[in-house]
Amino acid sequence: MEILTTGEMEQADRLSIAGGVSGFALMLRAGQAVANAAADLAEKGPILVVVGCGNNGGDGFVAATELAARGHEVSVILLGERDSLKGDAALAAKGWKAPVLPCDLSALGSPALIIDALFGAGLNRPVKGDALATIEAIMANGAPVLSIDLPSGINGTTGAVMGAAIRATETVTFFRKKPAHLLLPGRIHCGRVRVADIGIADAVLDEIRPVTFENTPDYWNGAFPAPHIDGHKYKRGHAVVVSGHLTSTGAARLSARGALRAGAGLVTVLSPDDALGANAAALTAVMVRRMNGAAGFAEVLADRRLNACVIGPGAGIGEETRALVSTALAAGRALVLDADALTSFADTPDRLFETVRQSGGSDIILTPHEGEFHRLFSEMSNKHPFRSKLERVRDAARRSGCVVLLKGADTVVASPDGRATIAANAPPWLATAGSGDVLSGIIGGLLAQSVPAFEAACMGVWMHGETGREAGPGLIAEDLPEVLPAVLRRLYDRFGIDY
Ligand SMILES: NC(=O)C1=CN([C@@H]2O[C@H](COP(=O)(O)OP(=O)(O)OC[C@H]3O[C@@H](n4cnc5c(N)ncnc54)[C@H](O)[C@@H]3O)[C@@H](O)[C@H]2O)[C@@H](O)CC1
Ligand SMILES: [K+]
Repeated sequence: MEILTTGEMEQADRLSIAGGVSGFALMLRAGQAVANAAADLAEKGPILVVVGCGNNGGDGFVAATELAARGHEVSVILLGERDSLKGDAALAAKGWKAPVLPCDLSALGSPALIIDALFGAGLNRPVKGDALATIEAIMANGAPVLSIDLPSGINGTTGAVMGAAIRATETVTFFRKKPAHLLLPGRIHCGRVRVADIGIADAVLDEIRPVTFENTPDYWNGAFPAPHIDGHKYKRGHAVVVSGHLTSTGAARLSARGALRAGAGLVTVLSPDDALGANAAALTAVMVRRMNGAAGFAEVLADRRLNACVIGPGAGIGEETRALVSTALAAGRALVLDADALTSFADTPDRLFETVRQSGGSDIILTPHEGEFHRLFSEMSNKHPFRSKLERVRDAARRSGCVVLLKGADTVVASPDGRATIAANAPPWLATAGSGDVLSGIIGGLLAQSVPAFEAACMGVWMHGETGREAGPGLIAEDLPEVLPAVLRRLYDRFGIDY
């Protein structure tokens, strides 16, 4: 599904209105959707609707009117002056025939549900004063909260908390999700997210041309590498994973196993001499081959069948790793650069980006966590608090000429062409030692099967998140490749792939 920034959502509203659906009709449907969600959350008991002066408040008035008509006990308090309501919001307020109570925070009572209609997409500055006190009072009340469009205080486009923000039980948004429903901390404040149809036609998207998507199978199913019934393993590619020296070989093996489980036809761990025995003793289906330094790597890559490389897990930081990266780039291979391969360029990120540019390669993926991202893209790191993760990663992709995947509970993948996805399926226990190594391997395995880099990165992130769910709490990285078949089985079923 597409994700719309608040600016794009405004455009969707405008295009709908231009197409003949009035703004008030949209507001009526929005308010009704909120009333439906409220009735699910509070079958009985008083409902308190806290409204602000914009159209978010207008949605709140419609919901209040609708809920009262259905027999619920509803009261409305307004933060601001009734006279300041304008346009559709003023019209919506007219429908509410009972009194509008002043915003007395000491008298919120014990409602069964609070509907938060203070601010939505129009929040444009940090909350202070009365607004801040109202958000704090709602939170202190302890009743479940249903937020309209966005939890008040959350910036819809960045997901940032603007001073203070509601923590909702559920959020009802309209037409499409906004970045804040998926990016942290916004996602945590939203609770469950419900997307309501308010009569905006999907056709408006042809004009808006969104470039941000939720990372789900529906987004990348067209690129999913289902094996052909008449295929054989050599048609499913050959991924190579570069091993570190004797004391750090496990990461490459984890990665290699991820690549094999993800469906690469063949996977080889390329091992320096000192680690050959350790790797050979620990590998079975994954092959092992001697490879020493950049010259040795170039010899290995003379075989064009070895079509995808993973460099970084346990590789070691320094010139040796930098030379291996340059070799893979010069050889024009689809490439995942992770962990030490990224940190090796911490002092000279431009050297990496320049080598990428010279290689002309388009299937190159960088998979940093926030620390590694900072080392390569210091001007785009999260030390700059006003930039969203989405925009930071998008800028990094443009800057590097690579697909950039910034890990986290809200992993963002961005392509140099501007497309980006946000994932929301990773469980917290996925953040464990070696988990990232498996991710790089899964992506390498998909690249080996000729999945384009952006889709491979998105697919890998989603599969990794699902394997985390499948394995459950207590998982260790070794579990991830082992439960991938169950995740793939479900994907096959979902896509109707049958043999
Ligand atoms: N036709 C449309 O545009 C539709 C809009 N809808 C609703 O309208 C909302 C957007 O409405 P608006 O653009 O009127 O914006 P909001 O209602 O989100 O808020 C705007 C108001 O809040 C004030 N404000 C912003 N930041 C503040 C702060 N930090 N402290 C105090 N006051 C602050 C603004 O000055 C303005 O008065 C959406 O979130 C959605 O709920 C829906 O009714 C669907 C249709
Ligand atoms: K709200």
